Amino acid sequence: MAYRIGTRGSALATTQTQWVADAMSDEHTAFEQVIIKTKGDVTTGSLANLGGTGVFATALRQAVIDGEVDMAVHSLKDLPAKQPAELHIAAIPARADVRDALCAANGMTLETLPKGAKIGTGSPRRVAQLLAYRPDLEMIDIRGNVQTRLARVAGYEHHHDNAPAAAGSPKGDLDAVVLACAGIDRLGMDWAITERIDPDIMLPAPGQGSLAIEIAANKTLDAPLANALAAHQDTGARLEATAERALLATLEAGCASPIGALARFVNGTLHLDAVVAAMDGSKTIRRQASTTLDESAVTEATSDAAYALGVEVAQMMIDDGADLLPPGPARGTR
Ligand SMILES: NCc1[nH]cc(CCC(=O)O)c1CC(=O)O
Repeated sequence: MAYRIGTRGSALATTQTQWVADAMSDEHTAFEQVIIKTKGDVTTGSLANLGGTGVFATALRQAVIDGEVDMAVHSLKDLPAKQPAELHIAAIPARADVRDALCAANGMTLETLPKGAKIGTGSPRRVAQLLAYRPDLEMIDIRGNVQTRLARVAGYEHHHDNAPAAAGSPKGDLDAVVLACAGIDRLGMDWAITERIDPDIMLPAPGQGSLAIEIAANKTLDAPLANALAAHQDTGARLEATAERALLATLEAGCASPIGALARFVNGTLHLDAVVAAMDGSKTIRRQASTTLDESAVTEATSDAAYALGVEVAQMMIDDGADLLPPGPARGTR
């Protein structure tokens, strides 16, 4: 029996999906990846013009709904907070490093970057939190896959042994770029990271570092598939994702500013830390709360408690004026 796993075609997406396919395959059951071309992959314009959130996932999700593939692997943070009725997140495997990565020239860190250093990122969340910490930095809006972005860092070409940067995009013109640690680590390019940014300075995007295995909601799972999915469900990652996405869903309803959120499930306690920030870094609203769960499993009770924690922290932030902060650009790159 062979199951088909849909994936985007980027190096990161195929690396992630192959990891899932290899992990789920055994001597009786094979999982193979099928690359689905998405609008986000074929368009070079600014993501904001494509309708923002979810653009990377749309074609892939359609392939799942149409039964062209049995499931899809996504980066969880690329999925909109509101889950479509046709699709179900069947499993969230163990989470990678949740932090953002500073990838700077000459081994520089947030402490040692010179005044006015040029930092590339396309993420309003990263811009806002970096400016809150270092208002002197010059933020440059950049696009493209992980390799293309890393190629913007001065001196990068001396290390570069992976896929070449996209033709025509500038190279070596920035002091640093900020990316997710998870993606760089999965690509085996961790040498490019000069600082794993402490979440006290920068909270990641909701879901960052987690993969989501999505299936059609009406699909009847046969036993080998149900077993493989259950075996790759990580309790902590699932509860953390539930809290972070509940916060995102609650805030998105009324607040257009960049959002960071990080939940951690440790010894039966789920802790959620979140921020909403003005794009220029002039104001941040940051709140946290915890809840003790009765058991360390993904059950209706623990899922509901995780969701309630996300709503609670979001409500605290709205009470503090999160909805009054000036809006950032349309959210698309988190
Ligand atoms: N928006 C693109 C995207 N989606 C997931 C990741 C990284 C992997 C992850 O966070 O799981 C990235 C690149 C980045 O932000 O550096």
